[in-house]
Amino acid sequence: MPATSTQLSTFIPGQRWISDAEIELGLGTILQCDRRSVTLLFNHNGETRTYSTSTAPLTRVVFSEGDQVTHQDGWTMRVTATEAIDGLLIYLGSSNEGEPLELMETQLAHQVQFQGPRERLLTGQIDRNNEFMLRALSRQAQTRLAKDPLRGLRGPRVGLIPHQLYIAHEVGRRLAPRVLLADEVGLGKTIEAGLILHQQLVTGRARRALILVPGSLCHQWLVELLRRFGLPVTLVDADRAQATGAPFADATIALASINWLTQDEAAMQQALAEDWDLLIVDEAHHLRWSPHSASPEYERVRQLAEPTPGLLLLTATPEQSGEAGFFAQLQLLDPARYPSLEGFLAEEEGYRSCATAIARLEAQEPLKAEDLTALQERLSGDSLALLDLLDNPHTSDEQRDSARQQLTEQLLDRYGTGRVLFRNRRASVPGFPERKVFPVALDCPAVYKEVLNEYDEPHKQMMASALTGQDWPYAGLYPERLYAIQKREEGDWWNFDPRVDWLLEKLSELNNEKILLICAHADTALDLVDALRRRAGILAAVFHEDMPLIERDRAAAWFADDEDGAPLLICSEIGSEGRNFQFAHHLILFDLPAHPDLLEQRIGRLDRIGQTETVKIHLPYLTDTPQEPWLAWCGEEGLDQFSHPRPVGATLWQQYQEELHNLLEGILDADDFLPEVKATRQAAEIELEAGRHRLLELASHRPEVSAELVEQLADDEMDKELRNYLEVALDVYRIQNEDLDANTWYLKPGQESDTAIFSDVHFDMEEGSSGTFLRDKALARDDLHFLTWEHPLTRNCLEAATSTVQGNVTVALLKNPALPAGTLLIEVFFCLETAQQAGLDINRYLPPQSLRLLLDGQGNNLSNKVKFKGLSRQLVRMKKGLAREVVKLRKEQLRELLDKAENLAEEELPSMLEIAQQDMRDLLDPEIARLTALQKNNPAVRNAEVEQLVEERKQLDLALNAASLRLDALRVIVAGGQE
Ligand SMILES: Nc1ncnc2c1ncn2[C@@H]1O[C@H](COP(=O)(O)OP(=O)(O)OP(=O)(O)O)[C@@H](O)[C@H]1O
Repeated sequence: MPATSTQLSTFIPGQRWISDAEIELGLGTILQCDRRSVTLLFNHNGETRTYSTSTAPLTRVVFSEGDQVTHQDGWTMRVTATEAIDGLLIYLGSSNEGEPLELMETQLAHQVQFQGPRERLLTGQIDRNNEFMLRALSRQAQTRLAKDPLRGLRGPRVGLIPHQLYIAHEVGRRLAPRVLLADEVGLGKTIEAGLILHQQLVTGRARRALILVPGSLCHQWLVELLRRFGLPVTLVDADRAQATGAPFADATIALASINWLTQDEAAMQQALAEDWDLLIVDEAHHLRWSPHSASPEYERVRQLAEPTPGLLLLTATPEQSGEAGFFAQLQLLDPARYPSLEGFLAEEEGYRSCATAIARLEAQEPLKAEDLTALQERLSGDSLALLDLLDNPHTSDEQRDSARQQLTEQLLDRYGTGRVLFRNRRASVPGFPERKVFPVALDCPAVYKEVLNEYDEPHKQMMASALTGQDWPYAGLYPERLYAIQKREEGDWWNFDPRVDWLLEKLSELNNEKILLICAHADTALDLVDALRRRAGILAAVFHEDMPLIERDRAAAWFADDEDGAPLLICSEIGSEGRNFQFAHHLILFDLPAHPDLLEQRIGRLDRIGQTETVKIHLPYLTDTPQEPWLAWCGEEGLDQFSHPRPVGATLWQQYQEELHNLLEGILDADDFLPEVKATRQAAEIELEAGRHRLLELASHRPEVSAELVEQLADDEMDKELRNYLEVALDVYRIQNEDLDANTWYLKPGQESDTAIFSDVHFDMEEGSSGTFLRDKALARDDLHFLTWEHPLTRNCLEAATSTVQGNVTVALLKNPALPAGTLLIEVFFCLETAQQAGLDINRYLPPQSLRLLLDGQGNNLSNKVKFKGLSRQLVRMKKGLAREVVKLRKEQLRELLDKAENLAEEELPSMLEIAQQDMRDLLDPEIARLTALQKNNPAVRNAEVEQLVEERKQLDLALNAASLRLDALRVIVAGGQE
């Protein structure tokens, strides 16, 4: 609201003034005054203030012709003239309908607030120069960051690993990404998901996310999200649900156990009642599905995934439950693209020919006749046109290159699983250490032989499966469980099982090295802990599914502790999922799991990113028991799983069910069977290489793209700007800052500090905390914050500096002898804004943009000649009293200059709008084109879906067209004179 002020030397009851020190009080009315003091009532909140007349920080409010004023009853009028009676003003004007009106200043609405820089300047509200600096730097940074193509990738405390960055960059920029992250075990799916989530949040594409993980991984996820990504995560569990009626309601990022949501209907309903932008589900192979039935977990995720725009499913073993399970995961992600299992299976058949053609396109080789036929059969519309272009001899090299690239991308997206599935394999990620297996054959005790024979009886096999959780003959892999319920004179199984004697020897041989032991059953794990304690006084940490979460985390932490930690952690199968134990180099497999993917999960605990040594796998087994042929099937003669992950393992396991049964029963001899397994595995691997895997590999990582990402992220140019920025911010918010070394700062809030900027920052408010600008140092030192433009502290400063009026007006002195004293300049910042519309997420398409203008006293535009930084260096502060005096004296000139600046800004507006519209189209148009193309292949893509996007684009076009520039901050600069 435009208003001006005059400093009158006398106060008269009824006059309207504002408090310079407490602008938020609004318009005050003078109640009484005498020679010494003046008292005002601020009707806005009913408070009164009494000041000394000589030092009262008050400014008289006087409206001028053209200003709009509001009566306390709510009506408004535009001022055409002003009269004064006994020192009180009467505003004359007219209503919108032209009816003449009068308004006494005593009747002015008290809510009037002076927020805009123009009004604040003209009413003498002047901020400190460094507050203005912070605001201006923040606006500039916001504009720059909004355009940064690597936004959201800079802040996380992660090593720059190319395949992860590729996926994160590819997926994180999408609107509502729906993908399956299926890198092989330990390649960093959690990190990829974190990077995608971080990008989505930082860019405003997502505001809230729900993360569902197996209960045993809740803590690990919580720690990773906090430590690496600094994200505001809330662990939502039964305790929280009990304490609050709506446990998910305030959570920006809610982390919950999928087991809990599956068992607790009320919790599920509470999760469903919230609006999530992104759903992340870890270990998605647990979502079992078959054409006839779906597991409760699958159903839960389906219900949550349907209304949620984004979905990330994480699994290292997407095919653990066969083709149908794999298809079910894809269908959760993109029901339109994957409407039926039959269609999907038929499509799989075509991968091979398609993959060969794509490989040729990638290698820039000419397509062969059979490639053309294969592609022509599948392609339509724009893809076919691209193919024709390639085939046309008149096409230029440049056109050919671009057509080749587009065609590859479209093929991967529309005709393969490329757009929804990312799967990197160890084979293509350098730096993994070797694995070495050390099988140790041990004689089977007679008592075990008796037990195994006993349970081989058909009527006892049900019992065997109840004891081991495995059907016969797989149950025979775990004789200690079959024995354990029997009361025999030999006593506890661990008294005579030779694996335990071997274990005791091994422990003493490895003397304090960290060792992870995995066995199939919780009871075996517990018995082993007992055995080691009783037989040798060894204390081991234990980890199994029946322990409360907190105890599991404690056990894992005790094992991880370098100094006083346990050298041995004994885990049941559950311990082999998702956990990070790569600091250990020895893995003891006390038994073998029945499924190849579980074996890979076990080895993957140590064989993951960060493992620095060869992984040693120790494997004691009992001869003449089912363990012997099972080891042979897993080992070199069969699947050869110990040396490398084997993606075809699950398929072969399915295919050879009958033979495996006979092998374990001793009906089939390993030597007769395993050569065939080996040959089939090798053939299947070649097939996969050429078919889906080839396609996947192409779509999951493009090294030339990731190399560039790594290079850009390692560039420290942005850091320098950041240091300058943070110095100003810490000064404004009164945070102490000490250099510990060239790249490490120690920050400590003081009594006067604005602590709001520490919200969501894990900061020691008492002792202070330190941070570094170096990624490597931050990776090595968990105690240091990683200071980046995306650190929550920086983000809070950016937000705080631009969301209040603080710093939107200042007056500064220019120390430049070349300019005559009294020369006036005005520097203004405008922001591009448009009205919010229900249902349109306009902020997503109109990121912050600001316009800076610098005018001299005559209104000449110097913006391009004199830059913000150079000018700022020559400025010093001007005392407030003097600054007000300057404003008062030069008021008319300032008004004119501001009008002029607004006119200039108007001229710039069209080109700014054009850029905003282009950015919006760049985001939406490919999405529309993709859906339209998919629709041609697949009638399940609904027309309404495409139409909705087209309509949204139209509405956004209109809304962006209506955007305008708002004056956000101004600095009056006066040359010469002394401070
Ligand atoms: N870019 C990175 N920087 C630092 N550490 C990383 C990075 N990527 C992965 N790691 C570490 O490597 C380990 C494996 O990563 P993560 O847990 O994300 O793998 P995963 O693929 O989810 O494993 P799993 O298949 O077992 O669930 C973790 O300890 C993780 O912290």
